Amino acid sequence: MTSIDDQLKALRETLTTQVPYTSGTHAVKEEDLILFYEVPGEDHAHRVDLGRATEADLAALTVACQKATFGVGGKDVLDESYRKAAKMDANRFSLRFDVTALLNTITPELLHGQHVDEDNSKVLVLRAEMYKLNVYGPGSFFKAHKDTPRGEDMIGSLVLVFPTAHEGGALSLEHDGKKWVCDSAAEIAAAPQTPALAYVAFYSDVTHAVETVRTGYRVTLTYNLYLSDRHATTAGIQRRVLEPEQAFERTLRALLADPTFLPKGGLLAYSLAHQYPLPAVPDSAGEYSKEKRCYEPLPSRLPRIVPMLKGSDARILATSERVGLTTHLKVLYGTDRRYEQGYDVLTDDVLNIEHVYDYEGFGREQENEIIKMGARLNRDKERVEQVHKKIRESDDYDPEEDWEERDLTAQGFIDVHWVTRLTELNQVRSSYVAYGNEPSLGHVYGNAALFVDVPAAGQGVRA
Ligand SMILES: O=C(O)CCC(=O)C(=O)O
Ligand SMILES: [Fe+2]
Repeated sequence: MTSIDDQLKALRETLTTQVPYTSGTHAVKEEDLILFYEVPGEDHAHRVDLGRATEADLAALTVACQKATFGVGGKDVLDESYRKAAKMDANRFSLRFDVTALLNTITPELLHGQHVDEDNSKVLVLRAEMYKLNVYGPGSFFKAHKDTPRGEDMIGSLVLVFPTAHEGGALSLEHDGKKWVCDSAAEIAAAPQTPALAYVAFYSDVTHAVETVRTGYRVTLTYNLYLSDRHATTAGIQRRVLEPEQAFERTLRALLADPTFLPKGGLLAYSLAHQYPLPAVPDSAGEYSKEKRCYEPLPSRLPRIVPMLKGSDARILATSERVGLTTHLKVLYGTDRRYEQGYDVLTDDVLNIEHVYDYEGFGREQENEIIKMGARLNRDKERVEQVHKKIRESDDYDPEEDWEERDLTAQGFIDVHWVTRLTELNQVRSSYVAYGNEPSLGHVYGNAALFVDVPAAGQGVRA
């Protein structure tokens, strides 16, 4: 019997052991295993079903291949004492198998959770580029090597092993003085569903080798794995800008050209059309700074939502930026309308106002606190942006509610045109304790929305 201490130590050790690869089996459809390939000098494709291939089929495939080389000091070298195998370049064969589901499985393993941020939004993705088909007949092997990185962002390799009958040919991996062996033939034989492929994905710095195939043929497909960000666009893809988006851009440009539109500058505001995982209220108002005797705000978390914008929300952003305007995702807090001075405040994050004490009942105290917090959160700005809402263009415009008579811009307020009406889809709630006659719990609501800076007529892009 091992002691509890020993077992706790064992638990601890398993947590700190890093394994530089991930492997398993992948059930596939029968048609996923059908390989079409070129034979030099012929103008029609050959077909082999790798789920049922005979030795003769695989010998014929081998004949269509070339001898496999390997990279030494930037050159491809043929040396059958180091690598004895046949290969076919990816431009000479085709296969229905789709690697997407497998990539989704190996991504969290290889990226150790760095592929998503705290909001569970994707930030990094693995991209797989099909590289080569390899055929290892009897007596074939590939001695220990590391794969040559093809490009700066290449982080590893993925090897698929097809269910062709063979013995031997295990893939051994070595990293940091530790060794592992993946016997794909045995794994395929033990797979819970058939047909199935075996896969092994490993980092580029892992030394690996294919042991000698004793009988049969071991057929593999290799992929290079690249790290890319979710928004990386592929060279050569030209998205066609559809009519509604073109009309949006034309109208936006026409507005900017009109000197009577927001003459002193201001904001165009859009409610978000989709719901997003907005950050919850921060645990604290920030770090308390003894020197400054106030809370230093935590870094704003709203910018993390920006890459997640979709549909028309993403289009507003893209088009506004294409036109040369700056965009912001902000939380809008409306202060109490019962006050003459009622106005709205924009902040870069969800407010934490739990420490607000309100002795007068709901109203003034929160209003002041929102303005103070907003000012602290909007570090890039001297003052908090106080917004005078004009709802002229939204369909529920109510002239009674409009405070246009007062020239709030002159008081340092910013003019806003709401293009789409604010909804509660992206509303956040901050709670606070209100100490009146009886302590009670109050709430302040904010709404995330998109704001686009419009410079004054004749300035910036409007010059
Ligand atoms: O076919 C295999 O199992 C691995 C092949 C390999 O290591 C390579 O092509 O670099
Ligand atoms: Fe390799």
